[in-house]
Amino acid sequence: MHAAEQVEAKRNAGYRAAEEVRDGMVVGLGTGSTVFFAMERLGERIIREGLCVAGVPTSYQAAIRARRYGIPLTSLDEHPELDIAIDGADQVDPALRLIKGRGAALLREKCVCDAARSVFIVVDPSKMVDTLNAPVPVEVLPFAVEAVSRRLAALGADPVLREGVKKDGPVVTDNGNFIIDCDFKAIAEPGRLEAEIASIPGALECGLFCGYMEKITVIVGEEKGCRIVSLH
Ligand SMILES: O=C(CO)[C@H](O)[C@H](O)COP(=O)(O)O
Repeated sequence: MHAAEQVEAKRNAGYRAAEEVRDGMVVGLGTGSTVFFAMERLGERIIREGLCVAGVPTSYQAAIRARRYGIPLTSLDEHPELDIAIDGADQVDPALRLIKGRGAALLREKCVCDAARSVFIVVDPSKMVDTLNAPVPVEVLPFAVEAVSRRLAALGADPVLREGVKKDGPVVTDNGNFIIDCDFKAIAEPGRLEAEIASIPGALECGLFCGYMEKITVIVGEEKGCRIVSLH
């Protein structure tokens, strides 16, 4: 898929997800380029249909975009249960397990995914894989970065501290933490790996999302239209 076709696919997925939002809903707003299109369409619907909604942003980026599109913002504290969340993903497997976190927003994204009654994942076709094999980002407490790196290496990863672009030194997340990218190659048991990473003190969250397949619907945008994948 060429770059222009990929943008169209993302647009189609995002626009389709925005149609799932109903009047009065509180919506988790994920981070990344595909969710932007959902926010754009949601903003249009707010103006056109007088839709009354509120969004819980998963990052500064999501908050800035939502404001630009006129989506009123609220917080997870105000709304610990969300009607719906719309988010992107880096990889999706046939069991609807995900790798997320290219944008370093995985910690808040998992909180929002957990809090939402239904979750719409918007992707282009390149994200659909048979076996998850992308590097898994892990958000790490800076105090424990070396200790956590050793534990991740012991699990078989090749841990790399994520470096900033246009910033010297490590990426600092919106929560003030670091990101370690862990290449495990093909991941045979993603759920087990997620649990093993979660057991490391100082590893605050990882980009494997394996426990949400029941409530996830994946919208795969294509050049023309989209395809819906769900297990329910
Ligand atoms: O997990 C994420 C950010 O932490 C993104 O949702 C994921 O990287 C997909 O982004 P994009 O839609 O730009 O491909």
